[in-house]
Amino acid sequence: MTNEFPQALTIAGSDSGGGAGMQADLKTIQMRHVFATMVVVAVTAQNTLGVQDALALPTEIIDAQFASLADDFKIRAAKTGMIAKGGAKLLADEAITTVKEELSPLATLVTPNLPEAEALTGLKAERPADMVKIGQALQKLGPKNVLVKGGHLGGDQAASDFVLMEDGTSFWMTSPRIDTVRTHGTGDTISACITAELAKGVGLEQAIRTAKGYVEATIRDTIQVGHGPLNHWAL
Ligand SMILES: Nc1ncnc2c1ncn2[C@@H]1O[C@H](COP(=O)(O)OP(=O)(O)O)[C@@H](O)[C@H]1O
Ligand SMILES: Cc1ncc(COP(=O)(O)O)c(N)n1
Repeated sequence: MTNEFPQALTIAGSDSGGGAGMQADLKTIQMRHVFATMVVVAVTAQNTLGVQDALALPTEIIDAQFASLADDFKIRAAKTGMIAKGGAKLLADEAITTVKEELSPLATLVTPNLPEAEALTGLKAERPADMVKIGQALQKLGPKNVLVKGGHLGGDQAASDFVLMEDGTSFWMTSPRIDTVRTHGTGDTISACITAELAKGVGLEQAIRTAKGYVEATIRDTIQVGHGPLNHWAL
């Protein structure tokens, strides 16, 4: 139905600190004027310093959430993901195989950071050119489009991400590197923004470019809360 208000879904873990995971997704989707629905798969005890504890929810209650949503909503775009930056791995090792073999081939877009991309491809990223090879290797796993996020590539003045599209075309998105440790939730925020834009019917390339601009603003426009969440009000 074309006159339905745009609705999106995030399948995510809860972050008690409110800055990453499901909460970052909800804040971002709301800011893009899209109705957010969510399937909670895990609960984490977390703040902007790190993850202190995590509990995966039983499959039955996860299935029940999907069933409830299917009975009521017209979801146009959905996202998932729960591997944190900085070595705090929120996904069991066996689950990485499932992501690689079963989930990735279903995705319109995958948006790994470099540690995630390395875990999925076995390739190391030391310079920007490596991100091109990693993008190509990821696309062979089956997702249509790939966004390789370069935030973890140190020693440069820029934060550059590489995008490889379904038709084989590619482009870089580069923004000035903001000198801060306050980047908790950036991965969730960029992918939630892309999801929200897709739910509105925006084309994929434009959705990705809008999301890069939004995440940059959320890092730049700091708020004094804890040790540093993003500012999801930034525009
Ligand atoms: N210090 C920074 N300044 C500006 N942009 C950044 C910075 N760190 C990360 N980004 C951007 O934020 C997004 C997420 O980055 P990244 O750190 O690679 O992924 P993740 O948050 O999943 O670990 C990317 O678009 C990246 O370019
Ligand atoms: C529940 C949950 N999900 C995902 C992340 C990833 O965080 P980031 O976007 O900073 O990599 C997180 N820290 N917690």
